[in-house]
Amino acid sequence: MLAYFGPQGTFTEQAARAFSATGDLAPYDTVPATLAATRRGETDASCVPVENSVEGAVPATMDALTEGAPLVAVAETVLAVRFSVLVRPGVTDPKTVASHPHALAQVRHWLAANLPSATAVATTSTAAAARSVLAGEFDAAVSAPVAVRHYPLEVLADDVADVRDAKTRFLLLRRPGPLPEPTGHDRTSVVVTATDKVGALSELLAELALRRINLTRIESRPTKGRLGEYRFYIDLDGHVAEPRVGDALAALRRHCPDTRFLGSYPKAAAGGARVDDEEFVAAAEWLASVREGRGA
Ligand SMILES: O=C(O)C(=O)Cc1ccccc1
Repeated sequence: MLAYFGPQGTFTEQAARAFSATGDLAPYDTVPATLAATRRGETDASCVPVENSVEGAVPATMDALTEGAPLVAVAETVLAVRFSVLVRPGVTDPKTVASHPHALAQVRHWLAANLPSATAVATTSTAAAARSVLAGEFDAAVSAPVAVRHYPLEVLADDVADVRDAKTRFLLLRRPGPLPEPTGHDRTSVVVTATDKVGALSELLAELALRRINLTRIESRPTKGRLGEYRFYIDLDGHVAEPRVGDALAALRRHCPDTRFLGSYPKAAAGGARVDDEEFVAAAEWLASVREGRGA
């Protein structure tokens, strides 16, 4: 059973279908509730959104990944997101438009130009907005086009995004267990807390640069402890099973004892320069032979 950030008709449900061979899916209303179901063993895995090409990180996911028992990503998928405005049959001049904050942010200009007198209201998800419209709480929802299959609403407008070709990346997370095999086109995700001292972040990043590891993303979130104390969410090219990446993660862990490993998994789209790992593998073998007394 795969938990997803629902209810039915969310973008995340579409992403979850890409991960599930059986279609055995269970919706949960929030990202923390989705992950909690997998943590307590009610579901085998969770599908949640992690970032969008226009709006950036999904803070609820970042926080939920570090608060609570560890989960690790075993796969990712990227979906193109298109938005429709849905209304109850007959409604032509909505006064309230509801959606997930990420969706509202991506249709802001369209709303200002086309529904200038409508007030935007945030809901937990795009499909929750559709459900509230059906219940008469709001007049319109900005939802995934598939939402009309689940909720008897009408399409007032299609393809309303301000930026064409927006993409959202989703992760499939499980309780810690055997890691996916390296494919040569993998991504590793890790969370570190930099101490409050000169050069702390640059020391961490230097560990990656020294090993010619490509950083694909870095985001910060407050630890919610002291003001000015942050967690850094780092994505990098490579798999922890590769000596180069393993070495770098061990170095990050030396700098930061509460480093959390968030997984090594195949990248949705093969991209970025492929780094030649040969020297690192050869060096690791050399070290092993020295340690085992086989000389060098
Ligand atoms: O609310 C949804 O449908 C989600 O899956 C979250 C989301 C919202 C906006 C863009 C991409 C994903």
